[in-house]
Amino acid sequence: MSNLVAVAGRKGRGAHEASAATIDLYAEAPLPTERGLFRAVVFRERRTGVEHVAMVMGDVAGESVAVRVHSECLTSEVLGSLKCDCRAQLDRALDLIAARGRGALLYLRQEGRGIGLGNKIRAYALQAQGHDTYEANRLLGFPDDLRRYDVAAEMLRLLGVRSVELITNNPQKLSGLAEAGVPVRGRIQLPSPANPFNVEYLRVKRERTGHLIQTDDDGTARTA
Ligand SMILES: Nc1nc2c(ncn2[C@@H]2O[C@H](COP(=O)(O)OP(=O)(O)OP(=O)(O)O)[C@@H](O)[C@H]2O)c(=O)[nH]1
Ligand SMILES: [Zn+2]
Repeated sequence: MSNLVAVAGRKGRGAHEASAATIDLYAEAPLPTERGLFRAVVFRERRTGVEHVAMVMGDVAGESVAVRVHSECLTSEVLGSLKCDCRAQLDRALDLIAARGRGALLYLRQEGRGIGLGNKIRAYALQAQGHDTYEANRLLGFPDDLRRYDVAAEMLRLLGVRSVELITNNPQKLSGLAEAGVPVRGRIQLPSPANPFNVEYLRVKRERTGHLIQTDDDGTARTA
């Protein structure tokens, strides 16, 4: 039995010891990547069958682990869309974990902040008519953000992670994860590269939801 599965066997800590499991550790394997050797660990939601994957490097069963909780964005990460900053954030987070030699990226299948791919494209259609990213969600009958962080918290517990340094600019992720029972020891800033197609999206994130995106003097997101 591998270390990870052994760790999974001792899940359940503190306030969450009694909470019923909603995901299972389904499969894991070494995954050589352009950044070095990771382990891909797949978790499956019991109720829906949705699969999430953790990309793990080094020994993460411990404290102050660099963790990225990343939401799927097919349009940016696979298709090269310039309307958001997701692929750059995914790349930079994996770079950072590889540079440290220890950490985990949780790739959560909650496309479009939880509304799904088709609805995100419907939202993009409304954005093409002049609505911002959050107005478009509301016109479709969705809240700004449908994401929950309890699955991420459960994945971290199953991996043996006891506390995290969270790689994010999103204050709601910091509080969401803490509320789900994960001790957050710190935050690691991510660059949000601006381009002509996402500059408005980045501005709205900063102003509406308080994203901690670093800006240049003229107010645009830093391209570092
Ligand atoms: N509904 C909707 N979802 C979007 C839109 N643009 C990007 N997304 C989704 O938003 C998610 C990324 O969320 P963001 O709010 O950009 O960033 P974040 O991950 O919460 O914050 P960071 O941790 O700082 O990156 C992905 O699931 C994208 O598919 C949009 O215009 N509408
Ligand atoms: Zn995106």
